[in-house]
Amino acid sequence: MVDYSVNGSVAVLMVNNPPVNALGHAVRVGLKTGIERGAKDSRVRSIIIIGKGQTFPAGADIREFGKPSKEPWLTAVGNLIKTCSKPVVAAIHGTCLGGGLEIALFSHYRIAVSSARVGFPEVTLGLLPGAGGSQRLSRLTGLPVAMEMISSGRHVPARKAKEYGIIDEIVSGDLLKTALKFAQEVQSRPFKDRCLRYKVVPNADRVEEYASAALTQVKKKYKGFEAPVACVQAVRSSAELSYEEGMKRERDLFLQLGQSGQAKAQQYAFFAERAVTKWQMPGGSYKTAKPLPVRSTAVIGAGTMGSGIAVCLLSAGLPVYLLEQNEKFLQSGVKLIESIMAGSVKLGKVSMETAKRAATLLKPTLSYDDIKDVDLVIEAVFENLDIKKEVFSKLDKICKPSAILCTNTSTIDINRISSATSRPEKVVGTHFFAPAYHMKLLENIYGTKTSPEAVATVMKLGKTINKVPVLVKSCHGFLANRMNAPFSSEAIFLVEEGASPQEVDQVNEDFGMPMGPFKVRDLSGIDISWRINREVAKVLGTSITKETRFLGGNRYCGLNDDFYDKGRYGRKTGKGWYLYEKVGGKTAVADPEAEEIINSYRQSRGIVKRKITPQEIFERQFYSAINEGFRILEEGICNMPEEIDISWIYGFSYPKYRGGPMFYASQIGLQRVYDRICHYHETCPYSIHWVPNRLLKKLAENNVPFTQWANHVSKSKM
Ligand SMILES: CC/C=C\CC(=O)SCCNC(=O)CCNC(=O)[C@H](O)C(C)(C)COP(=O)(O)OP(=O)(O)OC[C@H]1O[C@@H](n2cnc3c(N)ncnc32)[C@H](O)[C@@H]1OP(=O)(O)O
Repeated sequence: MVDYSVNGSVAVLMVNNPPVNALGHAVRVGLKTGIERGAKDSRVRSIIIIGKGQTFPAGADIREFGKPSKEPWLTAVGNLIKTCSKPVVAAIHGTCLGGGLEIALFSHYRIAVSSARVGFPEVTLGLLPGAGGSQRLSRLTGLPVAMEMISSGRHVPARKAKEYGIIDEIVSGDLLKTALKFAQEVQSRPFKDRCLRYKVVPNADRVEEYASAALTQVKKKYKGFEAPVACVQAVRSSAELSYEEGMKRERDLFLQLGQSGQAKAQQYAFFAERAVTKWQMPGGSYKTAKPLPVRSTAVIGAGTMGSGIAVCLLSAGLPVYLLEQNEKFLQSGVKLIESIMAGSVKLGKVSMETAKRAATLLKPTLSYDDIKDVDLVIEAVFENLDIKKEVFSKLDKICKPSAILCTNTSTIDINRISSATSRPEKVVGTHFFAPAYHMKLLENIYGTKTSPEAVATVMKLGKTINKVPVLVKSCHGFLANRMNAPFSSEAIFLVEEGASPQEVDQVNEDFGMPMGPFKVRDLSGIDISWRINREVAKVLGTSITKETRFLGGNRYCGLNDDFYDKGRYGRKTGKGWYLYEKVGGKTAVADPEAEEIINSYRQSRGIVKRKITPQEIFERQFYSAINEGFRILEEGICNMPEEIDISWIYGFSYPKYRGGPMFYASQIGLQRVYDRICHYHETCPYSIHWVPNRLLKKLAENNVPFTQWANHVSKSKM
């Protein structure tokens, strides 16, 4: 795991643990042995630590977390480096992260290639640097930078790291050769004072000021997360305590976080995010299917979604034809794209260069002829089957045979859309979440005839445009919206029965959702849900009236319709479930007029308002969604619970520190979840979503551990 060799007077410790040279037990043993050997080796006057393959160690081996830790610990290896009688040089390329950066900071010198990145991403795993990183980094960079770097987990590019004082030299050419030269040069220099432990923390007397600014920031930016606060506290201790006491403080905080549910959930989410890249479908998988090259694209429809999707493609450097049916709609889409880009530049999310390039890559057009040669088309027109079929029939006639034809439908079965073409194998769903340029989930959907090649292409596209792609099998509503349906229906039913929108939103926000369901409705537009309900009714061959209490055999609540009738569409009209400071305002306050609408709705239907507890609000929304999640698994719409959890984290901003609804269910205990679902099935009889799922029942009865749920998923689609 660590190869020892001697080149002239320099010992080279080459870490060899692909893919990311994680500092697992064997690597730690190898480093310890290597340093001890180098120290004793009479030929050797300096030592290099370097990574083989793509990177310097990118951190501790996360798979070892939660298992009994085996010596030597990282701190012990680091102390050996620090106290070595010969200078140690860390030669960095790739990603020098977490434990990797700890090793580098224990070393006496750090050189790096310009493409390298360094950072302490432990916070993203619910932890903090646990081998003294919080104590050493602040001695190098000062408190504000250390607090920001460690609490954000940001990867810092090598040049910036040099400015911060983390890297001594940026080098070019062959890293090992340059490192050998560097290591020879430092042999004649005194190096004991290079040990960071003896440095003083710059401006330590201003620690209170820095810590309070950092805490205010992290509490706002990472609301609900425990680790960022602990990161600031650990760095703070480097200025307030002696080195030894600071190390102990860091250790205590590390152990505290390590035992928290948040760390467990965040580490689960780390691996879940990687698991979903290993997609499978009938006839193919990530291993067997090759993506087609995507060098040019088109987006059909320049509305909010189409323009947002175009921004994603343009930001990744892809040329985009933006196609609309008339000049007015086209120009409004172009304006929207320009304003999104300008906003992103202002927020520092996109560089000025990227925005300028995007402007040259955008090709607005009214003609289908212009898109005949593009590699990939994304349709983003109105959510109506007839309109979509018309678009796909045109695309089928005009686009080159190899083109991949994608639809941004949020609910419609892909098979119904692809039936309008002569090439259903090229048709695939690419469902973006609003706002498309911001939300990271890309729900890719395959129909019965979609080819693995088409799927491979959109899975790769997702990565290219910096999204998290999750593959699901087509059905009405797919994964995310199918689970969201009971979640959001229950929110309205709860208000119908007696809760206020504020109470429901509060429960959701206390749990960690960034916005409650009524604030979300006001944001997305009450007129939109009104229209969607009418579309659903149309598909079911019925219509919605004031008397409608059931739709498709399911309970229906007309409260949304009453708000619509009063012209209260949400933020866009300055009032909806809440009142806003102005049309398009963002500050939601409770509105007596809204309360009046709700009260008269209840009265007109003879509903006697009852007090509803926060626990009931929580269970009715989340447990109904979880029940649907098991149905989705049972039907083989997705392959594993990780796909559901990642969809919620990146599609609905579900708090990552809770892992996702399925992981959360496993933590509560499936038997309890199942029992509560049975309870609501009895007490809320008119909603199909409360019929207790059989797979959930089976897993609960057999006490099947979370890691084995996937083995019980329907294999019918494989
Ligand atoms: C006392 C405690 C001391 C230290 C604490 C720590 O060091 S905590 C760990 C800190 N490090 C990290 O959090 C880095 C995590 N990894 C990454 O961010 C990315 O993997 C990385 C290094 C930027 C590379 O990204 P890339 O997109 O190239 O690869 P990918 O993420 O798909 O990873 C490839 C496979 O490697 C596995 N993996 C990555 N990092 C670790 C790790 N630290 N431990 C164990 N395994 C790791 C990852 O799961 C992938 O595996 P696969 O089976 O192929 O899905």
